[in-house]
Amino acid sequence: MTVLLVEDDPSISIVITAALEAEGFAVTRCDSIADRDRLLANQPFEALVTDVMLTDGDGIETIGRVRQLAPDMPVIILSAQNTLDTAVRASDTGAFEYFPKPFDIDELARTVRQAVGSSAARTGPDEEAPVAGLPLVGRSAAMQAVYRMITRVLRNDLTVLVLGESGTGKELVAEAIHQLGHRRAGPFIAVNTAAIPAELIESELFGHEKGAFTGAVARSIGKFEQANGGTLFLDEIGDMPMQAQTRLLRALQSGTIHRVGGREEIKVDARIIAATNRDLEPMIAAGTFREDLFYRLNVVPITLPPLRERADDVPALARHFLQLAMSEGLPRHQLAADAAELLSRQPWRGNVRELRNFIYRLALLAREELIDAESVAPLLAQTARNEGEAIGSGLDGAVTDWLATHRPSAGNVYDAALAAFERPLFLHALRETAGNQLRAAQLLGINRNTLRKRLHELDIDPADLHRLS
Ligand SMILES: Nc1ncnc2c1ncn2[C@@H]1O[C@H](COP(=O)(O)OP(=O)(O)OP(=O)(O)O)[C@@H](O)[C@H]1O
Repeated sequence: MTVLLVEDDPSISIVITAALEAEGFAVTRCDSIADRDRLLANQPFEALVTDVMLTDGDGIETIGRVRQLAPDMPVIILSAQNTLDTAVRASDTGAFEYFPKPFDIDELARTVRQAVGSSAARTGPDEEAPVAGLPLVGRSAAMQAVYRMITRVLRNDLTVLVLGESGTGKELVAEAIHQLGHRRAGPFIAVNTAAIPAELIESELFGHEKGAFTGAVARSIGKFEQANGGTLFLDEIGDMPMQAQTRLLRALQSGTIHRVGGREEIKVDARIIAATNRDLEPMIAAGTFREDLFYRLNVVPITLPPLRERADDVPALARHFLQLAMSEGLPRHQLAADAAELLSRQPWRGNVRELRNFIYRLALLAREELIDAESVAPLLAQTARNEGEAIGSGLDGAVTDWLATHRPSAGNVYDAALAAFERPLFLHALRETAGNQLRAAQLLGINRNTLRKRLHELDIDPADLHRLS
């Protein structure tokens, strides 16, 4: 079993050779594209393992010559340029596998063995060229895993579920899958389930016929039909009401929809990408999210890590947003190393979105072209103060206002305030669970009997759904 290894870093080359030889391969090494092509022209190899940036060229750009010389030989690409761009370029060459550096040497050896053993080794590049202008920034190990998952879903229509806290880039990932994937010529239709009133969701998604309900003065085409031939992005899927979930499940199972108030069965061909920042599993346990729908959507999960778990990405993201701000007309700035370091230590609870907004503010306010830690610190402090006030003005303010207007009698302040707090909380839980007390108690994380007792004391009737809505 023969492998050609093209790698110009001698220490990496030695380590890989040792690992492959231990797997029983005979390894021929070289360190340039010219030598690679010469060796391939003279002798057959069962696999090629190649670095990307070589002294005399780019291992991916020149892959066409490899294909001419050895059309069926599996190619494994190693790269220190760990961007989504490289991952996608590698996948576009029809590479058997792509390994961002640093990688697990045993995994590489296993993969070479699989590649050689696989009769399914891909035979040529995909006909379409990759698209330029890739949107995702960040080379942390966590983002590498995301890029690899993205490249795996570009040439198929598997349903993708993007998970992650708010502001981690879920919508951007959905857009990237569409823009880079084989449906890129079709439409990308995004629906934010949380932003649409519950009673309008079904009509928004599936459309309606004229007269289907009061106000339906004309036929309307829903997002599913609009996404035909392209991608439908269902954002905040965890906020979808039960009835719409049932209808969505039916559409996914059958590949057809009915408009609201319509009988006609309409075939739809849309790739589905869903996203949520909520933890769906407790919602399934509480009965507020359909388990069968979860399994339908969760075919390929892609989890975006919070920014605080990939602080390495903060400097590159910050510089990227400074560039964007400049392209939108804000003053030009550079980020000094100490400023980048200070930014990397922040918690960024609002993730990339919060960092982006912060950098735009910084671009607007910073006086010097070179932004150093000293000019970042006061703005960070100001932002932290604003956040504190915002939290305070929420519940604190509401409680203070309530006490001022209701003036509960002395000795009863605690019980009266607690009741005032519990009422909207319980109503919310009952609404979420369609009045089911057991599930409402699970959602709240309290004992069912405690909930029942308190509902009785507060004179809330869970069966009275009319009042709850
Ligand atoms: N890796 C990234 N590189 C560049 N920009 C990013 C990245 N991740 C997120 N962003 C930017 O951060 C902002 C928030 O991203 P996005 O809207 O995709 O987050 P989200 O997870 O969908 O948020 P939500 O759950 O609140 O809808 C956008 O302006 C997006 O362009």
